[in-house]
Amino acid sequence: MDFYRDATWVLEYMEQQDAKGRISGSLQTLVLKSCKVYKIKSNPKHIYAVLDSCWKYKPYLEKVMKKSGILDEIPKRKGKPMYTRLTLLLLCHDLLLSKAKRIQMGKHPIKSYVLQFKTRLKAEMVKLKLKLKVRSLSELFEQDDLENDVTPVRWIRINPLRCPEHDIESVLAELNRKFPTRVDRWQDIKAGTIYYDEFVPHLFGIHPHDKITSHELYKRGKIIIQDRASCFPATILNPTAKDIIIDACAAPGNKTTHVASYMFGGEGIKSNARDVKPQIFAFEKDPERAKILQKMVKIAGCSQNIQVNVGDFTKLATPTAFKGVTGLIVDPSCSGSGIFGRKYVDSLNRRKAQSQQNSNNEEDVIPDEQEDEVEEEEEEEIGENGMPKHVSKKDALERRLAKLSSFQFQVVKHAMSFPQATKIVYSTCSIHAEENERVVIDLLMDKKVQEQGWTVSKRDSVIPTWPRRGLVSEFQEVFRDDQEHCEQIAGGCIRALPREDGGIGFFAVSFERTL
Ligand SMILES: C[S@@+](CC[C@H](N)C(=O)[O-])C[C@H]1O[C@@H](n2cnc3c(N)ncnc32)[C@H](O)[C@@H]1O
Repeated sequence: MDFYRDATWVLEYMEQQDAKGRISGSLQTLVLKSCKVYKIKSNPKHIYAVLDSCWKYKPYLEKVMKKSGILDEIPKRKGKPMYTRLTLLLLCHDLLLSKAKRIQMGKHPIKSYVLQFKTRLKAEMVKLKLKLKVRSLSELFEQDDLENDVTPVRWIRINPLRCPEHDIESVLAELNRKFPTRVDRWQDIKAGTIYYDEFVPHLFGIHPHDKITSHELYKRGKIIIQDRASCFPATILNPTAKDIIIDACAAPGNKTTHVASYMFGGEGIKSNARDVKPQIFAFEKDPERAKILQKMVKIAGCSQNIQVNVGDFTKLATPTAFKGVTGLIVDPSCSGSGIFGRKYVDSLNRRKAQSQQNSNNEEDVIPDEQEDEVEEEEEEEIGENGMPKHVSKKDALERRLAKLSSFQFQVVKHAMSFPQATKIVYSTCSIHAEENERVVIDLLMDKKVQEQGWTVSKRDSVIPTWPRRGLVSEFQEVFRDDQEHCEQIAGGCIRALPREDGGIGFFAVSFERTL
């Protein structure tokens, strides 16, 4: 019963967040967060596994439950129903939709109550499936995933740090054996074909249905799944083995290990020599995510080059403690609005969870691209009558973006305080100008930033052939009379639209200065 009680709390929290329009990102993140909020004792992974399915089928389960009458006859104690709607939903889910089709609990009055309705519930479920013309409810989602929600391309990059002598040719040859047909445009990718990306070196697109996570190349860290746009920051930073780099907000570490591949992936560079000192300092505030980062760094073969620091970058990373830093990657928490479809993110997480289950060796698993954890304070606004005030979804979004952009500004501004740094790449997977161009504007208008000499890089050093750039209109709002200047700043920014540009929605900008 403890498990169902815990899962009910989390489900309640999810309903509250949904009502505020906040379930736009990963369900996994939300579940883990609420497990922390409620100090839940049950295994969060187990809770996530059940709620992932329960949430998906909730509208259907609710119909079935309503028709079965299970909610109308709940026994009462002192005039109050003894069982909550959500606990009953969880039990019905397990009875009707779990693999074992049984309620995982010993003898308990709530279990007996649900079992009284077993025949009616099952009959209503059959009727619903007939009405929807499916044999299993999962068919509804497969179709939906295919049409709307799945990434159009699975992007994979070769990790030179795990290639013999850092020579990528052998890995490329293996990829070509698996995907014998090369296509010229990512839009033409079909199962079994491969696309060589023109913007990021050693990056390839394959069909999302082509299984790659079971392949040895993936298991050995020779290829890493990473969305194309998410590869832009390291490509723009383009560091060499002489640089000292900070990744300010690093977990799960896709960009960190990508930076390492630029710095230490060249043939002839010995990243495994004994006297190697870390030249990449990765910061991650969340200890759980820092563990994933640590694991990712290990799998990618760059533990010796990367020092993981657990804590707040703006406090821990002082220019005196980290001397000689030449460049920074700043990819802080954001709204995640460029990540299309919760189902896409969750399907990645599910795949990760599955491969973890299938593997006895934790080191085998490379975590996927992860959805951002959004920093939010849970504050309920109280109205004059002492009741929580209703806040519209639009207002709630505006407030959330205001909070996020102020945090993002602070993180980049702190990054700009490193005296030897000459290049900083700031990025988000948000489509909102508030978190993107407007953060750039605020930084450019900041007196200290101006004194430090930071400007937006010119387009020719920011993947110039990528066609979609920053929104000129945003810069025009501020620098009205200087059209050339607006276009120049927008040119130093990159935007990627979700799905339309072959992956997640993304924004990146490069700042630089000469010392
Ligand atoms: C967008 S994710 C980073 C993704 C990562 N760059 C990648 O490509 O794999 C943002 C991360 O920043 C972390 N974070 C947020 N605020 C931070 C801070 N002040 N200092 C360090 N890490 C922070 C979050 O916990 C989260 O893991």
